[in-house]
Amino acid sequence: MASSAADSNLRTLHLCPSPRVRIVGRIRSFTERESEALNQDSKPWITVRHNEDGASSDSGVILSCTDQSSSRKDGPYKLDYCYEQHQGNDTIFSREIKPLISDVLNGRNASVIAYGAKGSGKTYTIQGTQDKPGIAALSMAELLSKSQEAGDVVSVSILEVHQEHAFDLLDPKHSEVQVLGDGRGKINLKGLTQVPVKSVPDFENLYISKLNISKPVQKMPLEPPKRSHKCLMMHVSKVDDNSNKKLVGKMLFIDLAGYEDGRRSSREGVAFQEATKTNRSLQALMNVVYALNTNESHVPYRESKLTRIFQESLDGINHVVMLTCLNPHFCPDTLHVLGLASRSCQSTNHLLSSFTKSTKSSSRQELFLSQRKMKPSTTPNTLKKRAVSTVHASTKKASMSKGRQLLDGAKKVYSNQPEQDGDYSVKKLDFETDDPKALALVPLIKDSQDDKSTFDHDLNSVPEGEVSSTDKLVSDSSSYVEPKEDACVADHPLTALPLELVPHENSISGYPSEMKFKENDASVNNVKNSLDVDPQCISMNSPLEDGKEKKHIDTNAGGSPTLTARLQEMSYLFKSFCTSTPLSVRVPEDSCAQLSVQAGYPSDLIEPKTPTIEHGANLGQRLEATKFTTPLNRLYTRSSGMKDSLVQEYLKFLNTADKEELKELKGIGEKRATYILKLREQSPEPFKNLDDLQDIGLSAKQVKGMMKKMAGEFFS
Ligand SMILES: Nc1ncnc2c1ncn2[C@@H]1O[C@H](COP(=O)(O)OP(=O)(O)OP(=O)(O)O)[C@@H](O)[C@H]1O
Repeated sequence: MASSAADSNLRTLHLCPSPRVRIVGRIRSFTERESEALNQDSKPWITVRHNEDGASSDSGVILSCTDQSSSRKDGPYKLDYCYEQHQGNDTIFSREIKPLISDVLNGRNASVIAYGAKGSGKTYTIQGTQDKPGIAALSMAELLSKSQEAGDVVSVSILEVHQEHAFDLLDPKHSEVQVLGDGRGKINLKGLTQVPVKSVPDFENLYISKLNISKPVQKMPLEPPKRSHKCLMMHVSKVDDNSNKKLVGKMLFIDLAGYEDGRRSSREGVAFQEATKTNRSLQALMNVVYALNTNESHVPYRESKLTRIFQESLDGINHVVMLTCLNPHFCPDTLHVLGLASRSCQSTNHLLSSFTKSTKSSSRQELFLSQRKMKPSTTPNTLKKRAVSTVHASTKKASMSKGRQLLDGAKKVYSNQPEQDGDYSVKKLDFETDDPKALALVPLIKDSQDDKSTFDHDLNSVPEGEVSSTDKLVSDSSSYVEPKEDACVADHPLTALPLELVPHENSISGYPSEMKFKENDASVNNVKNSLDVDPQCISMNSPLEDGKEKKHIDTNAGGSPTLTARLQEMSYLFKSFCTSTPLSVRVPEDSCAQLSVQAGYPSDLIEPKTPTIEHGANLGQRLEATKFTTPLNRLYTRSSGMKDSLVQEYLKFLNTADKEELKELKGIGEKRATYILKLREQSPEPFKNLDDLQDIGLSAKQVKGMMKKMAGEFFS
C-alpha cells in the first residue's frame, strides 16, 4: 500500500515543477559516540527512495521511517531531494548553493535555512568544523573569489533572534536591532553592524568566534541551553562609478533553533516561555514557506519577528533553500519536522492541480490538522485558531487590498498635495450643511462595489466656477472606473471611504439648512466627475434635524478632523443605520441598491430587492448576488464594511495627522509620534493596513485592543 502510494507520488513529483522554496533533507552522520553504541545489525531508520532517474536532485525523493525498537513506520514523506549520511557539506554546497552565487552577485538574495529537531546537524551543516568546513565558509570562499574579480566588496553581519528580539552579534554589546519596515515591504535592520571580509580565514575568525561568544554561559549546570535562531548575512556591494556603495545582493544562512516538542521537554517558567516562542516562530516560518509554495496571495510574514526580518529575502522572487536536517536515529521531533517539510514541499504539486482558493485554504488547514494528528489532544487552542484565522486572513487581505486600490485611486482626489506629475491640484473642500448626518455621509463616499459602480455625484447645483470638471482625474485614477452618466451618490455608510472633511465654521453651530460645496483657498478642479454630489440626492430629512442629536464635530483649526471627530461621524452613521432613518440617498440602479441602507428609504430611491441573477451570469456574479439575500448575510456584510471603514479611518489618521493629534491617540506618545512622522517622510503613506502598525512597535494584540476600544465607543 505504502509503496504504491510512494510510486504515484514519485510520478507526481516528476510531472510538477519545483516549488519556489526548495525543500531538501539532510540525514546527518552518526557521531563517534553514536557509532560506538550502535549494534552492528542496526539499519538506518530513514530510507530514501530516489525516482527512476536515480540521484537527480530535481526529481524528488520519498522518505520512509521505521523505528526498529517499536516497529513503528512513518511516511512516505516527499522532499525535493535528500542528502544521505555519506554525503558531506561540500556536496550540499556544490549542488544547492554554488549555483545561486552568480545570482547573488547579480543582485538577488539567496537564503539557506537549516531547520530540524535538536541535534539534527543544522549547525554542523552551516558552520562545519575545523576539518570540514560548513556551507557558509564554502560559500564565502566562492563569493570572495568571484566578487574580488569584479571589484565587489563583501561584508558580513551576524544576527541572533531570541524570543522575538533580534541582537547584533558583531556589536560587542550585542545590542538589540530594530526591525523597521517602510510600509512597502522594505525591511531595515537599524543598527546592524556590517564587517568587511577579505579572506576566508578572516571570515572564519569572525564567524566562529562571534558565534562562540554568543554561546550561553550556563549559570546552573542543569539549566537548558538557550534556544535561538542565528543568521549569518553576507552582503555583496558594488562600488559604482561615483564610488558610492550600492548593495548588490545578500546571502543568508539561517541556523534555526532546534524544534522541540514542548510537552516532551517539560520545561517550566522562563524556559517554557522561550520554548513556546521559539516553536511559534518556527511554525510561522513554515507557514511562510507553505504560503510561498502554494502561491497564496497573503504570505504571513508578520506572524513573527523571524519571518519579518527575512521577509525581503523570502519574498518568492529570491532563492530559498530549506535544509531539513534529520537525525539518523529515531526521533519523534524529526518526524514532526519531516511531516511539515513534506507538506510544504507537496503543496505546490497538490495545488497546481486545483486552482481554487478554497482548495488552498483547506490544504492550509490540512497542514495544521495533520500536525495535530501527530500530537496528543493537548495541542494548544491557539494553533487551531491560527489555522483558521490564517485562512480567513488571506481572503480578508485580498479584500483589503482591493479597498486599498480604491483608496490609492481616491487619494489623488483628496490629497492636499499637488500631484508630482502636475496633472491635478485638488485641495480641500468645504462643506456647509445644517445636518450632521450630511456631514457624516458626504465625506464617506466609496465605490463599494470595487469594480462596478461609480460614484458620480452631481455637482450641477454647485455655484458655477467653484467646481470644475475632473475628467482627467478619473482617467488618471487607475482604480476608479469610468463614470456613468446617470449614476448617483451611493453613500453607504458601512462601506464608506473617508474624505477630507472641513465643516464650515458656521455650519458647526448653526447647521444651516442648505448644503453647499465651497472652495477652500484652492481649486477643486478635477473633482466634479468623481465626486459629484446632487443636493437632491442628499436632501436631508432626519430626526437629527430637530436637534435631538446635534453634536459638535471636532476639527482642528483649518485642518482635517481629528480621529475623535471622525469617530463621531462614523458613530452618526452607525446610529442612522440603526434607526432606519430615511436618507433620500439615490444610488445607481444596477449595483448600489444592493449595498445601500435599505430600510426606510423611499421606494423611488432605494427599493429593497432580492438581487436578480441574470441568465448567463458567471459564478462570481451569482455568489455576489446571493451575498445579500438573507438578512443575516446583509448584517454580516455591512458590519464588516463598517469595520473596514473604521480601520481605513484610523490608518488615514496615522498617515495624515500632525504630531499633537497623533499623541491624542492611546498608545502613541512623543517617541512614537516622532517616529510616525519620520516614516511619513520616507513614504507618504506608510500605513496601508493594520499590520503596518507593527512597524511602530505595536503588537497585533495591542492594535486589536485599540480597534476594539474605538468600536466600543459607538455604543458608549
Ligand atoms: N554530517 C555530520 N557528520 C558528522 N557529525 C555530525 C554531522 N552532523 C552533525 N554532526 C554532529 O552531531 C552533533 C549535533 O550536531 P549539531 O550541533 O550541528 O546539531 P544542531 O541541529 O545544530 O543542534 P541544536 O538544535 O541543538 O543546535 C554534533 O556533535 C555534530 O558534530
